[in-house]
Amino acid sequence: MLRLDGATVRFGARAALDAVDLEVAEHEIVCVLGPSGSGKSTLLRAVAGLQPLDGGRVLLGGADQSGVPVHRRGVGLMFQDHQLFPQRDVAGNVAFGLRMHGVSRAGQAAQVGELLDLVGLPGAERRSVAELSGGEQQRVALARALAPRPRLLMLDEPLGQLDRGLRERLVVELRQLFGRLGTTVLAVTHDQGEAFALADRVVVMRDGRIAQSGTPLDVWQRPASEFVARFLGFDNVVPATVTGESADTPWGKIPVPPGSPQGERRLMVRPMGVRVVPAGQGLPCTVAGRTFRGHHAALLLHPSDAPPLEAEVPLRTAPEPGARVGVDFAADEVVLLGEDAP
Ligand SMILES: Nc1ncnc2c1ncn2[C@@H]1O[C@H](COP(=O)(O)OP(=O)(O)OP(=O)(O)O)[C@@H](O)[C@H]1O
Repeated sequence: MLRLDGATVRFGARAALDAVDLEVAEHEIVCVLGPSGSGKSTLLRAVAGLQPLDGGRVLLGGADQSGVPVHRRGVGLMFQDHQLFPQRDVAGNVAFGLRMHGVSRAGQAAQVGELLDLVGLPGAERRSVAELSGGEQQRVALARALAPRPRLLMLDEPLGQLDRGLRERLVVELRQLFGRLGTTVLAVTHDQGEAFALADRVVVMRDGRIAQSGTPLDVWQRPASEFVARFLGFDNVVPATVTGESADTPWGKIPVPPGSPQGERRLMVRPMGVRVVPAGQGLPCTVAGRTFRGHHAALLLHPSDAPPLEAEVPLRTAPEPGARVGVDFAADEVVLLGEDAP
């Protein structure tokens, strides 16, 4: 459906998009994730035709899009700052793209009704958009983007402005809706929760390049590099020397999964793999902090002479701040990281 071949965009000496190769298959939902300034919006703008390329190509359905203007690309856009028309009612907003495509009035009304049902706002045609809540406005913007039945729907921080609870609900609804419609989606967000909940595949960007691409489960379980690991919030990362099924680290000798790459590496332990044991066993640590997180507690542990550790423990067994405990490590929560792309 979509292919980027060495797509490059430069602003002055800086490449905002640095020879990016990316493919999105029909019906696939791909979420591009990355810190501020990593090139996510530039990527979307380049695909939409809002940003000319300095090198490489964008292909839609196999056809090179160089010189093809935005409105001829058949892509739908929903940007965070994509304002609804405040002077038009809901139907007027949703029908906008249909009018542009010369759909008859009766046809417009029927399609608007269907789209509003789809996005969970049945019968809202005559409501004023100014009176809608943030979440309702977002749904109207989505219905408007879907109306011309774009072959590719692109979303830029689609749920960015909304509060957390609403975002979590909407993201589940969106995934179901796109699945039902068979919509191909390329979305960008800086919110990893949103990306992981929405996507069939996540693409993590850094400095205009792709740092990792994979299913949410793959990327979560096996971050490719220290950059991706830290971006996902995994901060238990140290240098290690791996020999066989154990590694020498500043936290002592810790077990690693069978088949791990050998030699000098960066090593990450997921907080679930940091197990609290009675003082006197394992690595001696002091509990420096404890945060309740729903079903578990997050502990910040200070070994005497090594980097701090984050542990995830059941609420009931979480030790008090100030307590002295021991720590050992579960091999299946240890990940050996690759090099960051240069
Ligand atoms: N029109 C422009 N002129 C000059 N530099 C630009 C322009 N647009 C983007 N940039 C630069 O290109 C880089 C990538 O920007 P981009 O907006 O694509 O990042 P992003 O990942 O979408 O960030 P955010 O999450 O903050 O929106 C940044 O360094 C930015 O400053």
